[in-house]
Amino acid sequence: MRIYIEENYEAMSKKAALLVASQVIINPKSILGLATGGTPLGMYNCLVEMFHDGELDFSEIKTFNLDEYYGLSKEDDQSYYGYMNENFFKHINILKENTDIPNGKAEDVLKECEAYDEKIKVSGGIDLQILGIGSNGHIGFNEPADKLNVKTHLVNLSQKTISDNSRFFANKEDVPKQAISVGLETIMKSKKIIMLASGKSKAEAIKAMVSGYVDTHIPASILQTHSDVVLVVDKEAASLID
Ligand SMILES: O=P(O)(O)OC[C@H]1O[C@](O)(CO)[C@@H](O)[C@@H]1O
Repeated sequence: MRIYIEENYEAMSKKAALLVASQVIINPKSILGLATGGTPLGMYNCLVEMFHDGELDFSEIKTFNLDEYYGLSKEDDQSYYGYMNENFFKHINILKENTDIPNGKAEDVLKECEAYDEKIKVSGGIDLQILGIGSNGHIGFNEPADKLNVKTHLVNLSQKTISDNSRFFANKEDVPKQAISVGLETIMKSKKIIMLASGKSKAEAIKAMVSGYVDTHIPASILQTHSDVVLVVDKEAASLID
């Protein structure tokens, strides 16, 4: 695992954007795995700026998002579909039909999950996966547990995640309690992975993630067994790494 420790959130975002940009330039038909949450917002902003400067072309890029809140429709501002459109897709020349996010309103969730895995497989798999990390060590919405799901699945969000994500909602009660998340197979089969983390609240999770042990209660720790992971962190998130 390569680790870049950047001065602050802005530098972390820029570094991550440069890594994504080189992937897009080297292979303009790349399949990108995308993350949501607060952490990648700066990276998306940098990529949008680079697009406006004429440095990037997303017209042949395909994307698959990691997860979606269960019960939220595409039209809901709080959905990850809404997030991606608002913060990234509507600012670049990506084709709508080339972007995929699990359907949070799927009536048959099992079918939706199986179809999502199949679509990723048929596309050839993820070339570059962007990941954030939960303060409890989750990746996607693969929450700490005794057993971790391999496939895309419906997940009950942990109290920690609900509480962490309540900052994005008017009331804690509004935070969805479930989500559809890709499983560890999709993440681990990605050819390259970039993980971003910023701030003190992520320091414990980052320390556990690079500990030398794989622990299902720190799902991100499985990334230690992947051959091409780049960790881009700011100083605060890196503060507990030995
Ligand atoms: O970046 P944040 O908001 O701290 O969230 C951490 C992670 O949890 C998620 O919200 C769940 O997938 C991710 O989008 C993010 O990578």
